[in-house]
Amino acid sequence: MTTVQVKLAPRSYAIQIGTDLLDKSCQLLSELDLHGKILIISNKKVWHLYGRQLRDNLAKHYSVFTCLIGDGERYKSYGELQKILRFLIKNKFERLDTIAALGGGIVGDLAGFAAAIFLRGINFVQIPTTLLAQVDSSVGGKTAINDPLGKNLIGAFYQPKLVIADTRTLRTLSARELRCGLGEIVKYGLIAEPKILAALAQKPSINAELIAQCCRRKAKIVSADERENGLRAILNFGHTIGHALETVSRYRISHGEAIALGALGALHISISRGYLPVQTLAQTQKLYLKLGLPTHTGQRLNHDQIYQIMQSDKKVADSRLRMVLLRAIGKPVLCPVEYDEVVKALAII
Ligand SMILES: NC(=O)c1ccc[n+]([C@@H]2O[C@H](COP(=O)([O-])OP(=O)(O)OC[C@H]3O[C@@H](n4cnc5c(N)ncnc54)[C@H](O)[C@@H]3O)[C@@H](O)[C@H]2O)c1
Ligand SMILES: O=C(O)C(=O)C[C@@H](O)[C@H](O)[C@H](O)COP(=O)(O)O
Ligand SMILES: [Zn+2]
Repeated sequence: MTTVQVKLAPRSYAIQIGTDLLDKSCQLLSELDLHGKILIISNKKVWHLYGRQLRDNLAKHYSVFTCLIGDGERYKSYGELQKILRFLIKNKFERLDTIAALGGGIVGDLAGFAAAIFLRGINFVQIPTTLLAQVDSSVGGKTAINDPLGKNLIGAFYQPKLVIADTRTLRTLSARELRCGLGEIVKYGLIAEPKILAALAQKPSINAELIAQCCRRKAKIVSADERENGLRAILNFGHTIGHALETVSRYRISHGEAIALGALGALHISISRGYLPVQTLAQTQKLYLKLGLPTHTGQRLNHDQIYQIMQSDKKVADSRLRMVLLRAIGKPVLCPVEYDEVVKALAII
């Protein structure tokens, strides 16, 4: 088992990465001195695969409850949030009780936001079961639900007490879901870890060390800038366009795919400004083709509609749209961008 620490003083926590950790969950939680009730929040698919195993392990020491949410981005919603909060109230959960998110990033974001606001905050544990969740969404404390007007517009920064990333759960992931995780992993490569890009180009293999490498990078950034006052924005590379693509496609384009496409758009703007060599875009597109990531949305895009949606991005400041661009591979920078730059970037995806 590999341990990565997120250093946030009294709110510091560990990311435990390894195989067969679900059966060690009770032991790992006991080190946190959590007691009382635990609510496992998951969805039917994940519950069927891993829920009973986790519940039976936790039942050794805890009173375990379960609440299942719908499967898909449209369930990262006010309605599912209310369902969870009502469950907690009806079952008399208290401040020292715990929510455990068993699933991908959608379960983690929604459950984390419920933990952040119920009784003004109860204990929260992330148990990520997708590659994307293990390398990204379970770490850093960004919790959220979507509004019909845009992605992640409602939420809170709320850190988990522990992350348990059991790599065995990745074995049941579909090829598309594995590719979605690679979308965020390539992001880490472009903003900070060029060696990841070289490794994936040579031999695209997913293993605990690669997951740990991504978690170490995110932990370092979050420890330095938890509430995204500056540095942490680099983790949003590809997301200004990416989130708008998810919204305009009504989530037909998944998050990992949208981020990969958004990254191509950000590379195009970086190249057009003379920050990056022209060949960077073709090199990245070639890597995408090797990894099975999309290089195009596969649909006609309403550029003005996308630009309009981008105006609700959380990096907008003084009404100026801002994107993370690259001055070089591994050298991200947050910049205001202009309409014509965005439209030209959208034209290549
Ligand atoms: N909070 C953050 O920092 C952060 C970071 C990145 C992404 N996100 C959010 O995460 C979401 C995307 O997360 P995701 O890519 O994990 O998608 P997801 O949560 O929708 O999971 C993908 C699919 O895989 C299924 N699944 C989950 N685990 C499985 C397993 N072990 N075996 C088989 N199937 C499994 C799920 O039921 C779902 O159908 C988006 O909403 C995005 O905004 C948040
Ligand atoms: O943790 C961060 O910071 C990130 O930006 C990670 C992203 O991969 C993730 O999709 C995040 O939820 C997007 O942040 P948002 O502030 O644009 O909602
Ligand atoms: Zn993301």
